[in-house]
Formats: sequence, C-alpha cells, structure tokens
Amino acid sequence: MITLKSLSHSYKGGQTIEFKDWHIKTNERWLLLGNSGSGKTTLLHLMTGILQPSAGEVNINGTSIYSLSSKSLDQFRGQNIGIVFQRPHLIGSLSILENLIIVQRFANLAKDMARIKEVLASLDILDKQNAYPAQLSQGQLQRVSIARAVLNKPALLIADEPTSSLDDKNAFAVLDLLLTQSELNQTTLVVATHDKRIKDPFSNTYIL
Ligand SMILES: Nc1ncnc2c1ncn2[C@@H]1O[C@H](COP(=O)(O)OP(=O)(O)OP(=O)(O)O)[C@@H](O)[C@H]1O
Repeated sequence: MITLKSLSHSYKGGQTIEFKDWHIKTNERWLLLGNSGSGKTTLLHLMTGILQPSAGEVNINGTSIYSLSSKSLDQFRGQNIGIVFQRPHLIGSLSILENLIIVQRFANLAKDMARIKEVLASLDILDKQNAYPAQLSQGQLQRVSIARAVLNKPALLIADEPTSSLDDKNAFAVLDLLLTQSELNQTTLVVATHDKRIKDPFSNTYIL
C-alpha cells in the first residue's frame, strides 16, 4: 500500500503545487494523467524521495520515506522502487550485464546472476548481455531500462512518459512490456503520461 497525504511542493521562486491525497493498493495499475507543466514529474520525484516536499507524507508499505536518512532512503529506493525514465540513463562504459549488477549492489543486495539473466530473457534481450549501450537500438535500450527497473522486484514500478515520443506500434509494445513485467514481478504500476492512446488497460486514474 502506498499513501500520499497532504503533499505539496514549491520550487524556489515558483508557485506551490498541491497534490490531492492518493491511496494505491498492492498490484494496482494507475495512470497519472496531466498536461505538460501540471506537476507529473514533480509528483513522481516526491513519491520516490528524489525530491523532498514542502509539506506532507509519502508512505510505502509502512515506511514513511522522508523520515529515512539519505543513505537509508537510497537503499530503500533501490530495493522498493523501480523507475523507467524517459531516457535510459545507462552507463556507457559498462556492458548491459555490468549495468544491471550495479543495480543490485546499490540496493545492497547480493549479486544474483540468475535473476539478471531471468529478467533479460523475459524481455528478450539476453543475447545482448555482453554488449555496450551504444551497440543497442532504442527499442532494446528501453527494454534494458525496464529490466533495470524490475530487477530487484520492487513494490512500485514507475514509468515517466514511456510512450509519448513513440509511434503507435512501439507505444503499445512498450505498454505491453510494462504490463507484463508488472504482473510477472507482482509490482504495483504507475505510468505518468499525457498520451491518451494508452489509457485502456488502466482502471485507476489520478488526474493532476
Ligand atoms: N527545478 C525547478 N525549478 C523551478 N520550477 C520548476 C522546476 N521543475 C519544475 N518546475 C515547475 O513546476 C511545474 C511542474 O513541473 P513538472 O516538470 O512536474 O511538470 P510535468 O507535468 O511533468 O510536465 P511535462 O509533462 O511537460 O514533463 C511547472 O510549472 C514547472 O515549470
């Protein structure tokens, strides 16, 4: 269960953005909808502890995330939250395998090669394990990005605008990967978007 309560944020010199309360149950699939500039990225950053709110609380499975020290929060995020960013942000000098090994290490989990290979296989990119990011296509990079986000079986999988720059065929393919992976890994899914093409599989919507 994830709860957002009385959350608001003001950037320096900007207006205060207030967010209505949000209760997300385990394994639910939510669409976070809002026009450009409405605060989607800000809310995702608050939910994941990347940004501290001006006021309010985020509680993930019993942990109030802003009460954690920054080191504990980094570890908590690594173990409980997977994020698919708009761009993959992989480390270019490391192979795909090495990029995933450090995700386990940053979360303070034991190295688990079997799990890495299982996730790569489920996304159909196991044959790319020894390749470097520059050697992969955009679609393959997005798969690695999803692999990295689900690797540690997080309680919460978040995707920030995963489809808006894609054509219909690729947008639905990525959506399908996110849905399949959230089911496979028993992960609650939140997709932030202004892409109305992908709304059908979501029964829950939080509108900004
Ligand atoms: N670092 C910042 N400093 C000051 N203002 C900011 C900062 N980041 C965002 N904002 C402002 O906060 C508001 C919400 O921005 P945010 O990026 O959360 O919107 P968004 O819904 O994700 O937009 P988009 O869909 O265009 O990415 C906007 O008015 C934006 O200008």
